[in-house]
Amino acid sequence: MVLFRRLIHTVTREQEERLINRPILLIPRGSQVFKFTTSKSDAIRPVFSNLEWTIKPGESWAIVGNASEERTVLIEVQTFNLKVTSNDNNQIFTLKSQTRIHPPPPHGLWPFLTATDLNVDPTDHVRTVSFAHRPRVGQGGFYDYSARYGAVREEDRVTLRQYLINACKGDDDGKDRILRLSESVGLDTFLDLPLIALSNGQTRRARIIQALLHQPKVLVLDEPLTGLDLSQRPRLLSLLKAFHQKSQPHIIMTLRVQDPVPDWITHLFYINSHNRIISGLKQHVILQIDSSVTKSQSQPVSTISSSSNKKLGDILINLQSVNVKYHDRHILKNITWTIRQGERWILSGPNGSGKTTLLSLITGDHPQSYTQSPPSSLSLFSKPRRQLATPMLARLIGISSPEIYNAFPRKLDSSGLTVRDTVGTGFEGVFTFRRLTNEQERKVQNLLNELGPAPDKWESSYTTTPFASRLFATLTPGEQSLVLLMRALVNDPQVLILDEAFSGMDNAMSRTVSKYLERHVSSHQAVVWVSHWEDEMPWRGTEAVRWFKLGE
Ligand SMILES: Nc1ncnc2c1ncn2[C@@H]1O[C@H](COP(=O)(O)OP(=O)(O)OP(=O)(O)O)[C@@H](O)[C@H]1O
Repeated sequence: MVLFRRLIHTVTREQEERLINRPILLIPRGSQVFKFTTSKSDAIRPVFSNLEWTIKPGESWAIVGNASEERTVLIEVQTFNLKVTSNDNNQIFTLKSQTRIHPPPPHGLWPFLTATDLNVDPTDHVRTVSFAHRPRVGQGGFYDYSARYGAVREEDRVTLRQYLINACKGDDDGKDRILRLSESVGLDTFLDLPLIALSNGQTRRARIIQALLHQPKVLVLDEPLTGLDLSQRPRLLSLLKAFHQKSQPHIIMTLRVQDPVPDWITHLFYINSHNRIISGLKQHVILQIDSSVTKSQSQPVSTISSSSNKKLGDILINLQSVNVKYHDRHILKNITWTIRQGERWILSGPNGSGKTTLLSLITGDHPQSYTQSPPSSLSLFSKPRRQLATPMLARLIGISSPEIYNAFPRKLDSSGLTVRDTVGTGFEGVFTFRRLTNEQERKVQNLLNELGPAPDKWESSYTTTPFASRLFATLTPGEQSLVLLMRALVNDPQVLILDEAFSGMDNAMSRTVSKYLERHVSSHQAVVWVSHWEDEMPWRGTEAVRWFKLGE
């Protein structure tokens, strides 16, 4: 901070005018981008060997592609290579950097930032909201994701309002701005709830408005639409459009190839599945790229039949008039649902409708799974919750969900879990290393052979370490999702819960997984699929699929 304060200079009108026309972002032609990794061989291989990218004032850019190594690095470049040029001696300051651009851009990565910007902590100029996984305390260790279902602990009591107030740093109009922004994304009625109680989609919206309240000059949003229900997506996009049109802040976002590209986006930076980059005016890029973007955008959600004449399988999960309440908030009301062997369910509903809460009853994580009393009843594998030991339940249910994704430990030191270890934790549904039997080792290897990288399936890049031996924490978000999905599958669970399980995966990966699930999930297993992108469901269009819809 002291360093930056020293650099406050008076800027002449002429200098200001020159600055107005400066690019927002500038990576000159021929730039190489390196990632700092723990592996020496990886550190010397550039992720981009010939990158060029300029964002001019008035342009709005989206980076389109799945959460590949390149896309992750691009986000890191923007966040961490924040360089500020002082107007007299051309000094450039690099803040902490996890990526390196070579040669360094002569005017810094963000040439439009002026010397007067230096009186603010430069990390406030460029903010990133990334949904790779929720930031948390500790050094990549486990945190208890089920805490939100029970009595909220004192340290988790921070309300949404307090969280947002902290971002306003005592501004006079802070309260008004909080109200306006929270209304615009449908969060005004949740302001006094503990932050931890918010649903996945509510949390995502909260993090975006919190970043806007900081009033950065650039806001980088990583997949802002993922996890949002259909009604929330246009609301968020029109809010972002309004900010972008005022250039306060400039917004750069990443989109998955299957996301609709907002009309106000003028330029695309497209990374295809072979890591080829096409960038420029939106309409030019769309013309050039293979049909994958437009095809997946126009795919209709298929009509799904819910009737089946097949013999009914045994009942695995039976909920009768089940309720979940937090004081006066009735989250689930008289829910009746029977899940049988062989069934393929889509569980759907808007953000906050109670999908995660319902699943936590099934997995036995929710304290209210023990307390349903007549006329309500909950039976899991023909037993009431209290008669089923938690480790036994963990062996019967395989689950991949945003909660598991966020909570799974990501240690980078010698205690970190490799891909092989991580898949192996699925036999007991735990988060720590377990020694496996030979039979279990074989099952892990089979899954790695079927779903792991290979040129004919999907490819893993920028490392020479075999996939199975790589640290889980070093994988891209899509690879991490894939490994956690293998973890859910490894014990052939009777109930398989796939909640946003394809998050971050690229097309090739999700195709591989879809095919595998269709072929290998047996008629003795039941599947519950949760996603705001229902057309990704592997069994869609088949007779086996049934819907369970929750309302607002
Ligand atoms: N401890 C709590 N106290 C009060 N309300 C809570 C608590 N925990 C959860 N809620 C509320 O319960 C509702 C359901 O949350 P849940 O996470 O089940 O929704 P969801 O359907 O999974 O949403 P999303 O699509 O966003 O993931 C939300 O409105 C949430 O704010």
